[in-house]
Amino acid sequence: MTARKIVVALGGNAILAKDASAAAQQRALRETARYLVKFIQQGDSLIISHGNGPQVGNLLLQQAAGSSPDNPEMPLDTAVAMTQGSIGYWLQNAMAAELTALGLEIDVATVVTQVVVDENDPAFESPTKPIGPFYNSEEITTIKSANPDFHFVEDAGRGYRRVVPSPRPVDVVEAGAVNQLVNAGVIPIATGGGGVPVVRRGHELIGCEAVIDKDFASEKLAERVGADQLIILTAVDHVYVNFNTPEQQQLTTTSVDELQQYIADGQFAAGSMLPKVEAAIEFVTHRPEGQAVITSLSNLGNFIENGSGTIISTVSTESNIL
Ligand SMILES: Nc1ncnc2c1ncn2[C@@H]1O[C@H](COP(=O)(O)OP(=O)(O)O)[C@@H](O)[C@H]1O
Ligand SMILES: NC(=O)OP(=O)(O)O
Repeated sequence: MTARKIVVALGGNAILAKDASAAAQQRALRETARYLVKFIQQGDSLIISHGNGPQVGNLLLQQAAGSSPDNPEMPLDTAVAMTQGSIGYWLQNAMAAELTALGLEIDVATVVTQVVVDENDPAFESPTKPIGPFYNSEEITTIKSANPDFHFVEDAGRGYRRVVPSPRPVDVVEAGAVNQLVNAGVIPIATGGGGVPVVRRGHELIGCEAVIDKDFASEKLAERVGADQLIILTAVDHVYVNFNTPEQQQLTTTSVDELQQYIADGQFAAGSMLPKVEAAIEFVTHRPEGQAVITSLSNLGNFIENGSGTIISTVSTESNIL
């Protein structure tokens, strides 16, 4: 059997639950790596992507707190690149440890990845991507008085978070390099934090103030490298209809048409499950022979063993709701 090429996008809880220390994030990623090596053990080729919302927001706060005229704050595109470096380092270190423990000699390499966006994307005018910590209403009043251009949203009853523009990815600049690495047997870590957002001006790529959604960026990468599967790992083992209600039902196998109907019915929350479902639809629309999967890290073993999880494909299947 030829190796399948799989892009796995890691959700927030695979890296950071509550404790934002480097040690805690490294521990979480070691646990994550324990699951991811299962793909390698079954002979698949893996490309790993990850989010950075909490980390890039925290980094901006550290930058602001420690800056001076001689040591200025870095702009958001550079901060995204910095989180690709730090999370990529933790993840490649964790993967290498797990692979070595299994006696597998496989290289893992983080690729600082630039993702092209359209400078006329309307997303630049209406920030939606939450970054950094949660605040209460008194805290945001204080922050806004010092930073009048900052935007905040209330996030599912958990408090307020700063939001920044999140334009759609148009292209992944280093997709060719990532493809060469994976084809050569290396495990690349790429499009971390949605990729460093850049716009094309003539021959130049110019960084911009945004954080791209990592599910959309991973989808674009999966398309560009011709992946067989896009696996989006989050906190839930399945996508649900009537989520969090007594009528909640899990989706096991589903089609683009069925998901589009559920989107029209408002079944998936904007900013959380909706982008994942939209990314899955986009992937199988561009790669009709491919498959998108949405499940949790802790369910990955079940997915690998018996296909447990929400599986989206263009191949006509009986709609399967449990
Ligand atoms: N219809 C739905 N089915 C499953 N989960 C949903 C649904 N609508 C909203 N969610 C929520 O979306 C969350 C995933 O989004 P989010 O937490 O933003 O992802 P990430 O893991 O990338 O950080 C789930 O943990 C769940 O709480
Ligand atoms: N860039 C991004 O989508 O990060 P999160 O998944 O952490 O929000």
